[in-house]
Amino acid sequence: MKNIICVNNLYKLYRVGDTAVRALDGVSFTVREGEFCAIVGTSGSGKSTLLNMLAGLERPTKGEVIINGHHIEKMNESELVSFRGNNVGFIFQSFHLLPALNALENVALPLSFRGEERGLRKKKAEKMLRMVSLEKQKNHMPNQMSGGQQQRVSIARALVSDPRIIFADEPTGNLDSRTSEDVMRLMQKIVSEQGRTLVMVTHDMNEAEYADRIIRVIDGKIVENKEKRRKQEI
Ligand SMILES: Nc1ncnc2c1ncn2[C@@H]1O[C@H](COP(=O)(O)OP(=O)(O)OP(=O)(O)O)[C@@H](O)[C@H]1O
Repeated sequence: MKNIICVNNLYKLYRVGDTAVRALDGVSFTVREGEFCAIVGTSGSGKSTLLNMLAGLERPTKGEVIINGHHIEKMNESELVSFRGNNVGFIFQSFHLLPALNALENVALPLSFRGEERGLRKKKAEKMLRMVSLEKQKNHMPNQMSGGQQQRVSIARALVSDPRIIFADEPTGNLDSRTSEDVMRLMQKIVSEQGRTLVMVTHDMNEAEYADRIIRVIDGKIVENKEKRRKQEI
């Protein structure tokens, strides 16, 4: 499999008063297409900063982020918006569902931004909700669903535009351990069955174990980059 993400010598310095914080201190790694990669580290280690650089949400101080052959760090804002819209899906710790929309409408939302026709939007969103086993809840509002169900809706939303890459930031941070396990297995299944690339940030080593590759970050540096031979079949 080819490398879909290449990070070369990445630095991010924040200036706070007179001091400089090295949030990323010379990070290099690659992720292969179809790989589930976990970035693991304690609070303040630089995980979110790294994910923000990968997604082009923040600019690096120095270094390169190349995704699918495109230099993210060189793109302007409108190029980034269109690149993300066409290639990337996001899953967040706090779900980020719109409270006034039901499950189906939330999942279909990214397709509206792309100007897809209403009937097609509904069909695709229904298919995604079936994939996460929530077809019966399609008319439920976010506050009528459990945390695990809301996170499954947000996973369906991340996948509806058929992105090659998914970025997940502490996706189980607001879930109990049983529900977290279900969500992790679902993410594992999406990667193995659909060949998508998933980069997940977590502070939880147990969750990182679901990944094919574990990158451990301390103080903005990679201290371990471990590839597992093959994930467990589900
Ligand atoms: N906007 C900012 N301005 C100044 N310093 C920042 C900024 N954002 C992050 N930092 C610093 O950079 C370092 C890395 O932060 P980052 O949020 O990437 O860590 P993290 O591993 O994601 O932590 P957490 O798990 O708590 O979210 C920390 O020392 C943090 O204080």
